[in-house]
Amino acid sequence: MHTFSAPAKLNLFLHVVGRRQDGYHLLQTVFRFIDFSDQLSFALRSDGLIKLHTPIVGVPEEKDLCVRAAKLLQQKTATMQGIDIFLQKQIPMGGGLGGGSSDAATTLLALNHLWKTNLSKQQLLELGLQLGADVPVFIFGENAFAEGIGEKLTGIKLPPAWYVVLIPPVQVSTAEIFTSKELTRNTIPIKIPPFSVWQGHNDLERVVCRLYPEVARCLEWLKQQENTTITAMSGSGACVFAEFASEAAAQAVFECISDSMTGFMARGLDYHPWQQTIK
Ligand SMILES: C[C@](O)(CO)[C@H](O)COP(=O)(O)OP(=O)(O)OC[C@H]1O[C@@H](n2ccc(N)nc2=O)[C@H](O)[C@@H]1O
Ligand SMILES: Nc1ncnc2c1ncn2[C@@H]1O[C@H](COP(=O)(O)OP(=O)(O)OP(=O)(O)O)[C@@H](O)[C@H]1O
Repeated sequence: MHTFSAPAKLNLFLHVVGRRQDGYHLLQTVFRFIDFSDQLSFALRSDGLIKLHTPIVGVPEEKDLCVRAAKLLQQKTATMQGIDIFLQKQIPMGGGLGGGSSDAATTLLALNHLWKTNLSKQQLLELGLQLGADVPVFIFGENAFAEGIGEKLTGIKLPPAWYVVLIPPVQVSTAEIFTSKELTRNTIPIKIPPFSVWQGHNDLERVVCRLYPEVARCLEWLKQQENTTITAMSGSGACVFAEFASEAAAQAVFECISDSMTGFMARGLDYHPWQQTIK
């Protein structure tokens, strides 16, 4: 059995700067990886079958992003090999932390290695984008400034940081938020780095907070805490986070979370844990 991690991401800011003809939105965002992950284990099979042994309640096997990623790679490379997949979920679903996208990316990277199918990083990036706008950054492997629909990636160096992430008890559908009439889509584009990640905002936040008061409540609570460098929603929510320059400052706030809130503390990473293996 071969085990690999699939880390979560935070969007330190997320500006909606336009909309494409096909309805997809043009964004500017900064992705940061954090040390909070799902775990994926794989065992090779020679009969060509792709089997997920740990289905997620409410997600049919053929819709699971790990299974879709494995099938896409199998099709693209015409390999006769199959795989047993065991997914241990930790990243909340519909949380804006990119859990499903990261699982898909780790599956593509891991199977390209285990099946020895030898696709290039560029080919994997293209396959990833077919599965979702958030998948490419996890293959790219570095914290990144992203444009387009999230696929035009520029590596970015970020200072050390710790995060308190709150998980409101709701799942947000990304499509629902992007199609909202109330969403503003005209933030003025910023120039590519250098810029300050602390001056950004998340354009989806207002729409989500209006539809889901639980998200608004968690965000309000974070905004009242001391020593934060950013407080924002990640992606299309529901998770909200506060950034701190020291572990001690994050810990102090984490210890104040009341019983009515769920959350976790995480360290910001510089690279995807797989960076060494991604060529
Ligand atoms: C909000 C973010 O998480 C920020 O990183 C991503 O933009 C969302 O990425 P994702 O979950 O991988 O999104 P996808 O699975 O590709 O798309 C889900 C839905 O969101 C909408 N969508 C997504 C990305 C984007 N740039 N514009 C969009 O309008 C699409 O209409 C689609 O119906
Ligand atoms: N392996 C998977 N893990 C999580 N969700 C999956 C997976 N496969 C399919 N899905 C579906 O994808 C939906 C979005 O899940 P995900 O956890 O990626 O949301 P998210 O963090 O809000 O995504 P993003 O930040 O990319 O918008 C889920 O509600 C579920 O129906």
